[in-house]
Amino acid sequence: MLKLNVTDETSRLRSVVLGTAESSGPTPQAEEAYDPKSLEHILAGTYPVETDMIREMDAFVAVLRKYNVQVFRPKVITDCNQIFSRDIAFVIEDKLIKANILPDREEEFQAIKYVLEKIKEDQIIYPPKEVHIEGGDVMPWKEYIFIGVYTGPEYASYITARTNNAAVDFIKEKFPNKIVKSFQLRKSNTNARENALHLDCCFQPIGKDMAILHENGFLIEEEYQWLLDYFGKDKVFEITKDEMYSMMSNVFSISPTVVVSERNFTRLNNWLRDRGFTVEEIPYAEIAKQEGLLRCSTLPLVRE
Ligand SMILES: NC(=[NH2+])NCCC[C@H](N)C(=O)O
Repeated sequence: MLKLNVTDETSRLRSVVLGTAESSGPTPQAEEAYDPKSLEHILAGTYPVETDMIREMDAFVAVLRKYNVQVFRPKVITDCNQIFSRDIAFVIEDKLIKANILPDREEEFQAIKYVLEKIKEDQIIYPPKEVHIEGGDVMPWKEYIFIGVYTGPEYASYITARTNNAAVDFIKEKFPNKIVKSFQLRKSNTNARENALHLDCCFQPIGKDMAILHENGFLIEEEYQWLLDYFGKDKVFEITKDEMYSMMSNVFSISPTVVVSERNFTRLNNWLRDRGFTVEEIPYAEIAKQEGLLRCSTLPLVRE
């Protein structure tokens, strides 16, 4: 049995689900895209091909194995994009919460059923259907749970809005011992530079007390300011619009001192090394074309 435990974003990783690019299907039609960056690449004829994405994910597996992390992969569903495991479920403390994901992505959850068999039934939570929530919007961080949300009246018209207010209430109710803090995110169906698809597309804690942050991803200035004050300006790596677009906040922590990052993130990787981090650089720029990166591809089960 798996002893689920996740209370932050950076404690030493022991067990994780990593998505797969195997049989991710042909290039979607423009109307099938569910994020603006994929749409852009579909229209430009530069949508990533499966062999390149498999190669990138193989590099990720190799790093995880080097650190003796137990890695589960989803069962391959034919012609189904299963790269972003983060969004189909997530772990807080010793509970796994099934996400209520975009209907276009619903079948992805079936593929990790075999992992769920290793978890006690009473540790798996299935939120009611009015709760919309994806793991990319949820971050346990010590006494807090940070949640990215969109609550505007046009919620339904945004395919990029994935987590609603009902989700915030639901998580508060399930984790009464935690402080749940929500952040309104900027959404655009058509412009990836103006779209924080999930909270992890504009923010992520790293190390013991640092963070990567992009101001324009937040709709409400005070909410962004709260994060800046909480971590402190000297502990925050601020990224630009183009850096958000390249998914720079979406690196992945194996421990408080080891970060897996994209090899082209020179400015970030140097900043991290200057602060004593070991940076495991891998190629992930093809997968980045789908508006997701390293954190998005993982579903941590056990961090000690
Ligand atoms: N946790 C994340 N940021 N996941 C990114 C998912 C990207 C994927 N194209 C989608 O729109 O669903």
